[in-house]
Amino acid sequence: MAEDRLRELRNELDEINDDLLSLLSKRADIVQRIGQIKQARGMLTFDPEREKEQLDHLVQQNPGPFSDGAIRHLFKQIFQVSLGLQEEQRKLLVSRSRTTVDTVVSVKGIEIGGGKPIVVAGPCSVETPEQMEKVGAELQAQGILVMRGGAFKPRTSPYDFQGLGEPGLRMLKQIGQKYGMAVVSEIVSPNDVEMAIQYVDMIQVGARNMQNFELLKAVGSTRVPVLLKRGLSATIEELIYAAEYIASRGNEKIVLCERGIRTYEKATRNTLDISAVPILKQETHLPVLVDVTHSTGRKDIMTPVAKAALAVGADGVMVEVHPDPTVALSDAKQQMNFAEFESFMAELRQSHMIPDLEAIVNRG
Ligand SMILES: O=C(O)C(=O)C[C@]1(C(=O)O)C=C[C@@H](O)C=C1
Repeated sequence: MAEDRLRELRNELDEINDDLLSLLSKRADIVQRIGQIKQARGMLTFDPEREKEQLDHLVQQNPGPFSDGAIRHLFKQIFQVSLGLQEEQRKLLVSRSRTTVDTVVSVKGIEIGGGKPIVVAGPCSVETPEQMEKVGAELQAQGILVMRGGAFKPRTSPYDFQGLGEPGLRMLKQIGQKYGMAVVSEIVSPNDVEMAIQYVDMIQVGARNMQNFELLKAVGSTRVPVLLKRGLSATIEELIYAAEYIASRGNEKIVLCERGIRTYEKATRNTLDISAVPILKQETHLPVLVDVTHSTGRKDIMTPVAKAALAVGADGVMVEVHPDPTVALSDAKQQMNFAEFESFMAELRQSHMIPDLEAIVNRG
């Protein structure tokens, strides 16, 4: 008899479970629709006031025997998984799920991400007109289309060379114009963005500033291409969210840059996370460069590492070049001299990993 009653009650529970499940699914459907409206309006998903309103109402209606605390706990769980649903469906602007088409970022007419890998090269720091003149001529001879050069240097020690600032950017621009190259330089303060865009064709947000959210918002408010480097200890997800900060301000001209991450390995300056390249290409629609100088810190392995980066789908590589690295004011050990740079370029060309020189020289 008792057995029958137990079975009956359990059957009743099973039916209630089915009803609850169906109601929860119905609720989840509505939650998703609310999520879409919130996303379209740029609203936050989490709404503590709305949750409190519902909890207060439910507690008021609570017929027992569950305690008010138990009801609050149960429904808080429901809100939490509902939030999870809304987050899941929220498609980031930079996310691959938004488009299958790869974004091509045009930097003064030079395309990054169009299937023709590029080499971005230049000195670690802009130092003197003579140094820049020599670099400009060398890069042009090697068919370089985008030149880098630091004017604001975030250095580990405050006593190290901090860069020339605005005069350095001016020098970079002059040399870029003279030798027909677009120029990119790092900016470290949101207050300098307006000034910098008079000189540079692409703003670099460096590794140490990847989560300087005010800087991300400031460059996001411009319409100038941004080269966003992965932070020293940043996950791929954090890099993607940093890019989203820029995109959310209306600037989708973003190029991501893997530059090595900090690990226990001492053989290289940083550990190049080569898998980040295909992952970023898969997770976002943005072009990806690899900074082979900073990731390795070693000239002897720069060529094979650059080949590896291009082989896994990077849209280009970045390298540092200096007329005389032994007297460079920053990163003296890792910058290539001209002879080293020439053999680096020759090897990449011979292995058909970058377009040959004629194709570049005749691009006009
Ligand atoms: O009402 C909303 O704004 C919702 O997004 C729904 C909901 C819920 O599940 O009730 C989900 C998350 C919010 O924190 C608040 C409430």
